Amino acid sequence: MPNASLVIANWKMNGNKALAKEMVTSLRDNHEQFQAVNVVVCPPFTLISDLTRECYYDDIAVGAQTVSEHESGAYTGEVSTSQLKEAGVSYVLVGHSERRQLFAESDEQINQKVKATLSANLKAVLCVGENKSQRDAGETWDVVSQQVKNALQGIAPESTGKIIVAYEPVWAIGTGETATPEQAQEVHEKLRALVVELFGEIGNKLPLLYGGSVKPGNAKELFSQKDIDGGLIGGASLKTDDFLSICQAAQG
Ligand SMILES: O=C(CO)COP(=O)(O)O
Repeated sequence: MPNASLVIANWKMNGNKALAKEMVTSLRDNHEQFQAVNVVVCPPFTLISDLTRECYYDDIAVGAQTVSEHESGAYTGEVSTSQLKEAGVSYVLVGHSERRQLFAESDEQINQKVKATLSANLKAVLCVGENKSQRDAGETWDVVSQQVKNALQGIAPESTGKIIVAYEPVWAIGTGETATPEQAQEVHEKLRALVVELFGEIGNKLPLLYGGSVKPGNAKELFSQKDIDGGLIGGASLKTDDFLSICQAAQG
């Protein structure tokens, strides 16, 4: 049985006002089907206010896809944690593989972004994952564990309640090639042990999400794995019906 508690939509650079309205209306109308699941939508910055305006009750939260590590100043194009907070955001994706690859975000920068997010009292969704050649070379756990350790360096256990880790194998993102439930669970089990090692017993409560070609057809099996607490959804979160089905699959 699925026991997932958190489903996050990552719209990436997609969506418009019409989708924001359609998605919120649809989530709201069907909410009793996934009451036990926290749902977060991370639209592009420009749609944040459309979503927060609609999500005036607590059941759907709004997230950002990235944030600046700086608080204010001459950083053209960047957005700070306090600006996100003022806009009604409560979650921030940090270190998504597309940010790492396409925008050259370093481990150090990701660590700073996690710290900035937590100090602003926002929830940080740390994204980690190996690429295809790293998996083929048997380096999956080395890569993933190092990414987690680097990103969470210097974070106090008191902040654990505001951290979520999303395992997103790069080879499964947008490819239709999902990690099998066993492959995902294998990494999640190690992630669970790692966060307990880093933060103590409270690490057992830290939500661990899986992301990478999650669809209505595979969500239930993935969410039934012992250490998979929910999903980070890309492509399927742009289709209202698919995203609803995934939220329902999380509830079981
Ligand atoms: O990158 C992802 C979510 O952050 C996953 O994307 P897809 O669900 O499209 O594979």
